[in-house]
Amino acid sequence: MRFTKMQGAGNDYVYINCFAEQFPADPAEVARQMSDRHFGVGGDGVIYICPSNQGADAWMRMFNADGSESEMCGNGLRCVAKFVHDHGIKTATQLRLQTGAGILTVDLEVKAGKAHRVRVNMGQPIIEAAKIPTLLPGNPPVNATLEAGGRSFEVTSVSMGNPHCVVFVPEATDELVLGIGPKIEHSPMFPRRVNVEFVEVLSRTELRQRTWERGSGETLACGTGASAVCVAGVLTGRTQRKVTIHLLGGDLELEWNEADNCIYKTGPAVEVFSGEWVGG
Ligand SMILES: N[C@H](CCC[C@H](N)C(=O)O)C(=O)O
Repeated sequence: MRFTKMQGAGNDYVYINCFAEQFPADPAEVARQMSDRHFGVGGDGVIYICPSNQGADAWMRMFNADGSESEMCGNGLRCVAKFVHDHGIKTATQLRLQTGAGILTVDLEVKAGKAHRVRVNMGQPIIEAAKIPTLLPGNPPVNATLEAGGRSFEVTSVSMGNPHCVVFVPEATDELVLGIGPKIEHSPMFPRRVNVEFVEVLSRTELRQRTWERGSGETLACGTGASAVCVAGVLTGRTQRKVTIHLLGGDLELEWNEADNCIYKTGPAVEVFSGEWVGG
């Protein structure tokens, strides 16, 4: 099976082109094996680029390193768009891609025939507690108190198709990200588990984010997470609607558009290498 390694702001996935390859019988097991950084290809998960069954240009199916399937992946979607364009599956510079958060529109900036920056309309954030889903108090769950690891945090929860818990902190330390991140991921307040963002506010237009991802652990960036942070910054009165977020692997530009209530996210998408998977 051919695969291509791609990354967006250092959030790296193994991509399988299922227009050419057969979708595996056990996609979760393939994801677990390929994602392993020592025994496999290495990545934050596996993304299958499939023909759409809803009339879109392609369908992104994303599996975390632990084999769990996620509804959405913001950095992955930029890379899927680049792959679909650069490999000639569809050559338009605007694509419609099917995800667990519906069909999303993606605009490609192309240089010398290759996409290098990609802008995604991430759709509208979901802030209704039952739909996120979360059992946190408050609807929307903004500045809610959450107990984790014997400590108390003030958090804001948002779904971008997948669930997020945003924690504003003075400093996003290892102790918080690696120690508290997994505790929040598995908190009973989040029945489908949750992705966790620890965020420092640098100004009303600039933030720094570290992410503990559901099913994959710490990653260098998270696009749906950055979108959730953009929303949480506005809902808690900390930031403007248009912000730059610095992640460990690069920057993402985010805007929560007032007119259509959608989140627009712009960032890089890079193809790194291709190979042939011969089994785990
Ligand atoms: N890194 C991805 C999100 C993966 C989320 C996944 N870990 C989940 O279980 O929802 C992004 O750029 O949006």
